[in-house]
Amino acid sequence: MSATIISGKVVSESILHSVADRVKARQAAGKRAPALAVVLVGQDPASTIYVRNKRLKCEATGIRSLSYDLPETTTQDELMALVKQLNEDPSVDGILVQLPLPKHLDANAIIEAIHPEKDVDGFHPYNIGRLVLKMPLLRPCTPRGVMTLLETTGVDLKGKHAVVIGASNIVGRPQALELLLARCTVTVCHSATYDLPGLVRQADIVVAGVGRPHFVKAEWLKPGAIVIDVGINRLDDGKVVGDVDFEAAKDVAGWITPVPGGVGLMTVATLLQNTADACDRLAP
Ligand SMILES: Nc1nc2c(c(=O)[nH]1)N[C@@H](CN(C=O)c1ccc(C(=O)N[C@@H](CCC(=O)O)C(=O)O)cc1)CN2
Repeated sequence: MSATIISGKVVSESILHSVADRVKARQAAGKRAPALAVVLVGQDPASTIYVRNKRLKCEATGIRSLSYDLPETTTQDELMALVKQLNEDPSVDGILVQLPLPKHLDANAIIEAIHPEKDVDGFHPYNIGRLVLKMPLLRPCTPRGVMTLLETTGVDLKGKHAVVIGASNIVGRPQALELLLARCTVTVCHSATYDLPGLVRQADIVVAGVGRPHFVKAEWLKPGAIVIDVGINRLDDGKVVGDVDFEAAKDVAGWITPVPGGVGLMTVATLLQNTADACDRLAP
């Protein structure tokens, strides 16, 4: 058996086209384009690439991008003051603070300071709480992007057993909530979980977000399972690989996402979708 590859490239491009169409439709109706403020503190190499990509995609879809590149030495008060200024600026629809922040900054306090209606990352406790309560507003980008990829398989998710590996605030926890909302039966695994292979073997859907290269083995998978790889691991030779042993897993899974070219591209496209959604609410 060889799995169907779920292409993040194809799906993310179609999302970007629909965002561009929405921006054009707004402008044709005499409304302003959505605006996204992207804040980068320091010069972490991976973050710098992700932020550049987010800004390029804004340009490609007609979203106005506001860039704030702050030095590594930025203080908590300075960053808080910028967030406050952006919260109060009616021409800004979305605020994104790239993570991770330098160690001396309190990321949770910064996220909590962002106005929930401008929190296009969907990380604010208000937005996570709405997801818990089955009334999502702005949804975290990676998990929302994963749900879009799952939709493309055409598989009815209702009643399926989904196993999420990793319980981070950005991926695992909100992913579990999204899958629950889609009426899956959800198991969340983490570093204290017993018999991970045994649990993964029961899964119709596996979402791996642990940050360990080739961690999920082909022999753990139920034949025909949908395997979504959220991991992005850079090896010493510079190659980027996921959390799943893709080469072996593709002969067991029914569907599988590649890395690169999978979920990462969806994270960026979904961010722009969230920005367009925020703008429609804030400047209808
Ligand atoms: N404020 C945020 N910070 C971070 C988020 C986030 O959603 N919001 N997520 C990650 C990083 N991230 C976006 O910011 C991100 C990661 C990966 C990709 C991507 O396109 N990956 C490529 C491969 C990239 C490579 O070769 O290095 C792929 O999968 O094809 C986009 C965005 C942490 N921080």
